[in-house]
Amino acid sequence: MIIAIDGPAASGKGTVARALAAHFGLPHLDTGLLYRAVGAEVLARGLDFADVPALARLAASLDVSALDAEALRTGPVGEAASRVAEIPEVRQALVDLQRDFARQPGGAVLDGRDIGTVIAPEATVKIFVTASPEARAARRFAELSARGEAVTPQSVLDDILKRDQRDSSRAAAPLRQAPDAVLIDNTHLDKHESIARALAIAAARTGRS
Ligand SMILES: Nc1ncnc2c1ncn2[C@@H]1O[C@H](COP(=O)(O)OP(=O)(O)O)[C@@H](O)[C@H]1O
Ligand SMILES: Nc1ccn([C@@H]2O[C@H](COP(=O)(O)OP(=O)(O)O)[C@@H](O)[C@H]2O)c(=O)n1
Repeated sequence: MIIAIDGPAASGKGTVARALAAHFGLPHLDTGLLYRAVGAEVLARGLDFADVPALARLAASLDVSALDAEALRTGPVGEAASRVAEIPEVRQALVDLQRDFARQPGGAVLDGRDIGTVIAPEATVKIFVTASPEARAARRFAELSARGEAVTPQSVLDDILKRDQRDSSRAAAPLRQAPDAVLIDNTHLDKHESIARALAIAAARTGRS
């Protein structure tokens, strides 16, 4: 059973994906971390975002077992991730490992932008998680400021709007709700309500509760 969770920045995809994975006893892959890892390396090595062959090589040589989620969840790395994610050669280098993860025996939960549309269009359960930009920015502001990042509510909102715009308008695997995905708008839902909604959708699609 493949469960695909997509949605814009800081919508609560990871929260829903982790809860579904724990509930059904499935492995979970946060695919945003793959793009974040490539983006972080571009920043660390001072590479040019226009150097497509170098960025594609980085993506192809990514060591997925060594991803440091904590270090990758910063504002600048999110921005760099969305810039490398526009490059078709970078996306292509990351496709096989995501598909292999999705198709492992027993199934898996993946969250990202293109899971239900490109990586696993055959997924049994597809959920598109969203919330208003203001709600998402408030949650991300709380997260980043608690980690000591020098951000303001306005700077986080500006960054999220810019990243959403780039992710939705790119030619390669843009952020889009799959036609057969169920929408959860959690602007006015707390985490528990959002997870309960996702569990109900998964139960209806799979017959498993
Ligand atoms: N429904 C919700 N209501 C309030 N806060 C939420 C909700 N869902 C997630 N959060 C919080 O918002 C932040 C972003 O959630 P996360 O699941 O990491 O989003 P994403 O994976 O889409 O970036 C986290 O701090 C998380 O605890
Ligand atoms: N499947 C995916 C996952 C992430 N991404 C890119 O990676 C960036 C970071 O993704 P993320 O899921 O970690 O970002 P947040 O929603 O957690 O802020 C996004 O802005 C996208 O540009 C993508 O293109 N495709």
